[in-house]
Amino acid sequence: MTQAPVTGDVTEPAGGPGAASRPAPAPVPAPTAPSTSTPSASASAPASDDVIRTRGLTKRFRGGQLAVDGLDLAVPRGSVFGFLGPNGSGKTTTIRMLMGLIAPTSGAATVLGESMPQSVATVLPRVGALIEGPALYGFLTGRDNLVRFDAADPTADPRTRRRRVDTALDRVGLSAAAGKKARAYSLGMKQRLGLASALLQPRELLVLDEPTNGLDPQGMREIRTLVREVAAEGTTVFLSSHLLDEIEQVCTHAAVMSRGRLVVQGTVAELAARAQGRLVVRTPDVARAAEVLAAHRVTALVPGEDRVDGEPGVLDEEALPRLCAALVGAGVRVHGFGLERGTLEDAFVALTGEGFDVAG
Ligand SMILES: Nc1ncnc2c1ncn2[C@@H]1O[C@H](COP(=O)(O)OP(=O)(O)OP(=O)(O)O)[C@@H](O)[C@H]1O
Repeated sequence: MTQAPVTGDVTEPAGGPGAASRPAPAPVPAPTAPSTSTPSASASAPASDDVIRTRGLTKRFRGGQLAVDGLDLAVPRGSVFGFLGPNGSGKTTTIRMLMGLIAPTSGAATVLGESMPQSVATVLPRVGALIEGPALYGFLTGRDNLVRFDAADPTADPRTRRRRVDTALDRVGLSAAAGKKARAYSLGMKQRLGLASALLQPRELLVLDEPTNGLDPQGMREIRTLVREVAAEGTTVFLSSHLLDEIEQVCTHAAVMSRGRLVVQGTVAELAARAQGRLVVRTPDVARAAEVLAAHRVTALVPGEDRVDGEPGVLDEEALPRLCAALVGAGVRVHGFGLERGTLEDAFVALTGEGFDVAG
């Protein structure tokens, strides 16, 4: 029988076979504090508490495809950082460079304060990673896959292995299915098992590439809860997603990619605030309200059954009360009046002029 992983990318990383498509077994003990070694010159910046930092990070594949183009990323320690972008926008390529799986064409990256890919051997033991699906052995049970991962980690005490494995299985909701062969697992179960392997040890950084891919809505909720828990324990989480609502629900910070370039990064609240909210008027007098709003330069009006909404343009402090008074003055029965907060999707569309067109 061929003992080959049933899923996952087994590309040889710079740090040795299998070093980053799974939570890297540690060749050296995991330090408890971030390294203070100097980042490479081009990635160097004033000492910062960024767990990931890139400067002009670029990847052009041999066929000429520019997958990542001059990326400057800063992931603050303690954040749950969402790396957001439609399919093909360069997220996985960036993560593969960060984890030392592929070398950049130009630019530089530091992870936990150390240059990648040069420091892959010292950095990866401090990182739990789940990239492009977990590399699992189909002929082993879920539990035995985890035992194997744990046994490959020289820092993991064999006497406490069973407890670590059971805790990890429990955290991802796989205790009941732990005795099944991994090849009988659904995609979602494989994804959970991969996450469990990334959670065997506490890590400073957890890197998850599309962690909810293949999960049903309940499974997605569970993984998001888990991500919040891990973050609350002090681990910085960097997760890629093409799901805007996922990022809004779990992330404190986000970066938005489009066609290999960084569109914007910041806290999720800041990003959503860049999206202008829509003015919403609830009224039975929809047609009249729309006329008044149009006369006051509210654009993109969308009339509904008992509401009309539109883009209010630049608002000064007095604009909203003035608009409301104008509606009332025109005999519109105003049952509700206010600005609805913009979403990340609005921000993305406003920033790129593109729809966030992704497969769900
Ligand atoms: N090994 C490769 N050789 C050539 N082109 C590649 C390679 N890997 C990725 N690309 C291309 O680089 C671009 C970015 O791909 P990447 O997988 O990084 O995007 P992504 O945002 O992760 O998308 P997805 O969510 O679909 O995985 C795409 O156009 C892709 O086709």
